[in-house]
Amino acid sequence: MRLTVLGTGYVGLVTGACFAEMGNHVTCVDRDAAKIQRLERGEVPIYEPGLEPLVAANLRQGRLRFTTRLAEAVAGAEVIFIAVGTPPRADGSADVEDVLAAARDLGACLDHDAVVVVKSTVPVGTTERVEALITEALSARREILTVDVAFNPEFLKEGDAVNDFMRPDRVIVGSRSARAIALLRMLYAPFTRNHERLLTMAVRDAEMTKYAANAMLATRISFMNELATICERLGVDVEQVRVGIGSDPRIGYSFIYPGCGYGGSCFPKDVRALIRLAQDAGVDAQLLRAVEARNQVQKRALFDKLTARFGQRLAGLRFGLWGLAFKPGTDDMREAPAVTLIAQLIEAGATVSAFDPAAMTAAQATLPREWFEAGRLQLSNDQYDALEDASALLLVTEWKQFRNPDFARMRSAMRLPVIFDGRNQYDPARMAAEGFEYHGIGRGGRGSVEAAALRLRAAG
Ligand SMILES: NC(=O)c1ccc[n+]([C@@H]2O[C@H](COP(=O)([O-])OP(=O)(O)OC[C@H]3O[C@@H](n4cnc5c(N)ncnc54)[C@H](O)[C@@H]3O)[C@@H](O)[C@H]2O)c1
Ligand SMILES: O=c1ccn([C@@H]2O[C@H](COP(=O)(O)OP(=O)(O)O[C@H]3O[C@H](CO)[C@@H](O)[C@H](O)[C@H]3O)[C@@H](O)[C@H]2O)c(=O)[nH]1
Repeated sequence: MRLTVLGTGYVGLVTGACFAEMGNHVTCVDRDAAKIQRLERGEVPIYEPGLEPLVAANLRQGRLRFTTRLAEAVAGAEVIFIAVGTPPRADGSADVEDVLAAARDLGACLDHDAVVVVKSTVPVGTTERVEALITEALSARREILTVDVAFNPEFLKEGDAVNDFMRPDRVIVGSRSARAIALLRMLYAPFTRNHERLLTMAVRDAEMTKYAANAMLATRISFMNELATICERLGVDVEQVRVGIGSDPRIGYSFIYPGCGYGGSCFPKDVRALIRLAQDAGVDAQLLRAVEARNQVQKRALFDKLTARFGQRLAGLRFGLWGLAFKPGTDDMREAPAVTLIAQLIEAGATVSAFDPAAMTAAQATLPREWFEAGRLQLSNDQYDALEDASALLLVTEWKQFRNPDFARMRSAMRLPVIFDGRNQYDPARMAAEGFEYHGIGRGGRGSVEAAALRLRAAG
């Protein structure tokens, strides 16, 4: 099939490369000329495991092309995906201007029948606006074409995007056009071969499904983070509770890891957009507001623990920080808990030495220049160098290489052997045995530490 994808961000590029891999001819179009130039050379501007080889191979084999010219990109395309950004506005609502502009541009240049598919995450009602704008633009040009519209949300996770796209749990298509549904069913068939995982529904239902999925996952995380705080006060280890409840198949183990808050370009933005959407419909989304508020508190949890430990005497102290990206497997720092923590530490007069396996360039480019110029934030090329003279290690993102580090090397580099573990990566008893003072999230009470020490001894 001939396809066009508008937008070459995480979603557009993964969509384009994965469809090309299945034998389709895909043209990706973006208004960012510098990005397109790099992509034409086979360079992927984002850190996403497995994406660069996929793009390079499909470019080489002539199934994937990049351009900045929309008219050229849509020529002959049967299905056109809109995968442009929908960033948050100051009031929390999703800014759909790029989606609407894409619809207008399509209406201005389409000269053949096509199916237009909105893949960006958009508030309920947006796809109807897209359809109206295309129809308006076509009729202004007196073009009589059949352009069917669908909404097809994307559920990929950054860091695992190619795998998520190639092996989707489900594909959702919202449309009232039988032709659009039939074409998308054909297009997605190679990805859903073993199980019929394509669900069709009304456009508005599909738009809400995307927000509902992210809001549900964010709710699970905020629930666990709140529980962690309660556990801490009651001398309970939330990690035992997590395993205990996760073993109930009705609950399951996914997305119940407590930590120092969720970040990224989706959960924070989409929860706020849903709150706003509800408000505009006259509903006070109390639960979602609490999910968001708990996350704000949680992003400050490590700093609160630091002040509880060091008092107000953080000025002049140096801290080693592991993990800048909002999660492992990406260099994306949007709404990353590490940024909130660094800002708080700098504000308190401390110095931070940070290391991340992938996000160093992104950190250099996106964090305030004055933090670097004033010597308050340094980026270390090595995870152990970041701990030189540190009064504590702050573990913010759980990259695999942090899971079982060389504790002796850490101890000898640090001024004080203290660990603040924002992702509960370490066993408190092992940390005690290694000579570290350990502060996790919700690892309350000596009881659980002693129990863990007993388990460790029993295990020899
Ligand atoms: N990032 C994710 O993991 C993820 C996952 C699922 C859904 N989503 C949703 O998908 C959408 C895209 O997200 P993203 O992270 O890929 O965005 P992004 O910001 O990384 O990329 C968007 C791209 O669209 C381009 N663009 C904007 N307007 C354009 C236009 N009119 N014509 C051509 N190009 C245009 C921009 O230059 C940019 O390169 C958002 O709605 C997001 O909420 C994102
Ligand atoms: O148990 C958990 C799981 C995740 N997180 C945090 O939650 C955030 C988001 O993580 P994740 O969902 O893995 O990454 P995203 O790439 O943001 O993916 C989410 O957002 C995308 C954009 O909408 C959706 O497509 C995906 O399905 C959805 O998982 C990160 O900060 C994680 O550290 C936790 O704190 N605890």
